Amino acid sequence: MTIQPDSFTTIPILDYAATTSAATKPAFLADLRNALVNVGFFYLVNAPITSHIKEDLVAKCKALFDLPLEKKLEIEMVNSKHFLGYSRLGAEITARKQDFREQFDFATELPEPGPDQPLYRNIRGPNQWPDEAVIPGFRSSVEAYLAQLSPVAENFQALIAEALDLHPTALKQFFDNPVQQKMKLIKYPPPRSESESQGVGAHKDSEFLTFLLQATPHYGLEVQNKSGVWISAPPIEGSLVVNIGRALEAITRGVCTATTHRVSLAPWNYLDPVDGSSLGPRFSIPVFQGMSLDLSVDDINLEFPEHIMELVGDEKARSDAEATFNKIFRGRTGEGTLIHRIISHQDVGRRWYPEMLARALGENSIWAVAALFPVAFAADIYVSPDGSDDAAGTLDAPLKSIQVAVDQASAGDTIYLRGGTHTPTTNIQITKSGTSSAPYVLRAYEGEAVIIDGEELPGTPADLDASLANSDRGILHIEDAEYWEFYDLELINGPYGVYSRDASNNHYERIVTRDNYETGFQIQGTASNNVVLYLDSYGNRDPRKNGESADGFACKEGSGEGNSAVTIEDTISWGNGFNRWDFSPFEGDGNGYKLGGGDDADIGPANHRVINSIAFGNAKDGFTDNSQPGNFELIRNTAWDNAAVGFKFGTAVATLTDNIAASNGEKPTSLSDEQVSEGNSWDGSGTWDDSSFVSVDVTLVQGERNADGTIEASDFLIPVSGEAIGATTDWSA
Ligand SMILES: O=C(O)CCC(=O)C(=O)O
Ligand SMILES: [Fe+2]
Repeated sequence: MTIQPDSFTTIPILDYAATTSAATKPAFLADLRNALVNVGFFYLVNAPITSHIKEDLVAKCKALFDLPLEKKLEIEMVNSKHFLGYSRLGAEITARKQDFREQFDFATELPEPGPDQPLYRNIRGPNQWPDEAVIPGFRSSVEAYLAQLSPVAENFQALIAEALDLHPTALKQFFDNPVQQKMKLIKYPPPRSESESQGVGAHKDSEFLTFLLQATPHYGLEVQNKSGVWISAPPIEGSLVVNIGRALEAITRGVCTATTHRVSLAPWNYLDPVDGSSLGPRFSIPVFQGMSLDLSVDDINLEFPEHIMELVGDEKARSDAEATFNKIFRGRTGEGTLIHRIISHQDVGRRWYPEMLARALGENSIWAVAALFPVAFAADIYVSPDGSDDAAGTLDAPLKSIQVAVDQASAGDTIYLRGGTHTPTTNIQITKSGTSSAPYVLRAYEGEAVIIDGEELPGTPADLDASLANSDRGILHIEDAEYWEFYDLELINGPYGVYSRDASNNHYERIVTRDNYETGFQIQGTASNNVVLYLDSYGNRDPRKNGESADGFACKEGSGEGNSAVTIEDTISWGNGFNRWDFSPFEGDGNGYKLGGGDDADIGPANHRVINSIAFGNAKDGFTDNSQPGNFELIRNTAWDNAAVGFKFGTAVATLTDNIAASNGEKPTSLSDEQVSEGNSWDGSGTWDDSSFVSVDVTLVQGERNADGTIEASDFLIPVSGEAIGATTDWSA
């Protein structure tokens, strides 16, 4: 085989049988070297895995996914601090987006680590096996497959060393005994809409090597070459796809390439290329080879011969994988792996490692430095109500003005606001963009309570019937700015709290917008991929229109190229639209979630997703499209006790799944014929009212939130019937 140029266009095929004879092994090692250095991927054929063991595993895998949801939930990953068990559809996040796959993680059965062991040792531990009575022989099937794959994988420790002209045992030092093999069983259901096209987002694997069994004939696996072009890696009968993880890249100081890959769920990947019939769900079974969790930079001592080092090009591969994880090998590999798992499985992170999750999402300085792959240092800038704008902006010498910090910051920097009340006199203009791997972050410093009070800003309030200039809208006025992240901020008394115009790819988490003189949180204009999590928006009103048009959360227009899409998850909107201010006449309407509106000329399709959110006690509707076209998706939301309609969709095409509407003043829903409605309270025959819930005590959700932004779990609006529909305050459920 010829050595491939830097940008490979095909994925090499290596024959494992060639390793067993002295005559054929040198050619195998040459091909392996090429694959390791230039591609990062190869197909392995003739690995000694018995076909009935493989077929049995695939059959058991399909049977496991076919179990009823409640059986799968018995072994949900959130129960396991070892990140083992079931993850439902959409539970995993890669490259900051939800993956549309369902999966089970199993691993070499290992005991729970002792209390004196480092925290990261919890990555290993006992499995959650499915009930043997329900799916007999499952565990033995997994173990039989791993028993055959493990020696092949371990043999690659020697083969790789030899391919790089090292001593065959040179890599042995990097492994624990026993090696932890981690197996994922993955199901990618056919996508229901274009928004579900990310099977798994662009990423590099973390471990040593991955051995992937593509268990169905679907196309979809794609590998990114060094020029950034995506190359398809379709299944080849009888093969495993092997790829290099970041840990192997790290210990070989970049000689071996961890290559970015993804699974695309484009509709055509689900069709039989011969007759166009549907292939059903895609299944795949990767096995990841764990390395020692205790490795640190100091352990990387391999000396490569010069001719091997020369193979490594200087030019940087283009990669769409998140750069964040380049930073994970700074401490012990176990620490990096744990952070990676926590970010990928945030429900597990919230339950078992809440502090680490908060820090990891905040991208705090302790993980922000790359040891092996130098990246620019991200700066931290501090702002305090007691600071001074002549100060250096450090923790000890903070700035005073948030705007000065915003102006000084570069992409990738974090602006920390110290606790107390910040009182800007001009609104904070955010008009520059970060990147997906170097976002700007504006956040409260370590659990401190930060209020930004807009009372001194223009337009608080504007006169009756006066208009408010665009640039005066919002304590945070975000315009044409991308890749900003906002955490833990309370915005009060502003001319709007958050006002975003023509801004995409921004992330808002644990934001409170209350008592503003217009809508609390408004996203307007061209906007895609904004995410709003754990928002509390209440008490907002607009005196300049006698209270008519202030909403808790509003998302308007959606003009311009492409669709505007916002994901709203785990939020509550209540009590909007009531005259608490003695406006006379009072013209408040007040919806829970107004998902459209704005100037007719600018209204374009917007594909919003609203998940696990509650609208209650609002003066008008719970959830409404408000004239917005687009493909909406509403999953497990609850509209309870709103004065008008629970769910009102006429212009958008909404797919409503597993929502509840109960005790709303006019009617549960107002849906045009085009709406797709399945598994919702109104799709069944029963009636839903207060008695359908374990509790309707609103005080359960009006207290302080937990540190991670979640509301204290309670029985509020949980169906008495036990059905898994409607929103829950147990956000992990
Ligand atoms: O499903 C596949 O083919 C690939 C899965 C993958 O890349 C992963 O889980 O790391
Ligand atoms: Fe992968």
